[in-house]
Amino acid sequence: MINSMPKTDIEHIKKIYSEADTLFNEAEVEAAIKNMAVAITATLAELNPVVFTVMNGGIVIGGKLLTQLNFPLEASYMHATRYRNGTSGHDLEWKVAPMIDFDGRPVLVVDDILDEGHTLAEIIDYCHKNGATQVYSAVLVNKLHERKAREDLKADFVGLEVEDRYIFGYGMDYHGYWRNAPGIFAVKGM
Ligand SMILES: O=P(O)(O)OC[C@H]1O[C@H](OP(=O)(O)OP(=O)(O)O)[C@H](O)[C@@H]1O
Ligand SMILES: Nc1nc2[nH]cnc2c(=O)[nH]1
Repeated sequence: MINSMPKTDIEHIKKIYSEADTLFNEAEVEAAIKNMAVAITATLAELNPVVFTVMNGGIVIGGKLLTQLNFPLEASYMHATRYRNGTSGHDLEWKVAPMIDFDGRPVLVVDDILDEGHTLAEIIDYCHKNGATQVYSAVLVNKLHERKAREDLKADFVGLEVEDRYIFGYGMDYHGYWRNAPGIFAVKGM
């Protein structure tokens, strides 16, 4: 069993959504993505980057950003997980390493959330070690707290800042569910 809930209680999953607090509605998130795309375009349009979406969480923001990046780039993905569909982080597990050679090219890493930042920090190191000339990062959400993996860890492009709660929607899951939720929601009591 890969998911952390042994037998999924769908009633519980529904209750989590119905009781959640809406932090940002769909229109607010879409506006934030548009702003990210404008800023990314201004920085990367002439650089012929490779854009890697980090699965699974990046699935929504990756797709929504890409069609707004109207310049030459190669798009692909990598798959790394630290939470494994649970709500607390562990060591980073690589499931799929990047499949496009980016040696000598700039890279943009796109993910849903920068929380403690262990995921992004390891991915950035990996890209540098494997020859990226520059590594840029874009996250839909930066979580505000004092527990970042590195003191200076910041994404280059950030859509929204969220309070220190467990959130889901727009790619972010609650026990594997609600990546499809059309907004950014905080789990009641978490
Ligand atoms: O900043 P951190 O504390 O390292 O957490 C951020 C990471 O956590 C989530 O991934 P997760 O490991 O849950 O896998 P997922 O992409 O399959 O949801 C999210 O997509 C980020 O990649
Ligand atoms: N879904 C989700 N994934 C995360 N990964 C790190 N923090 C979070 C969070 O708040 N929500």
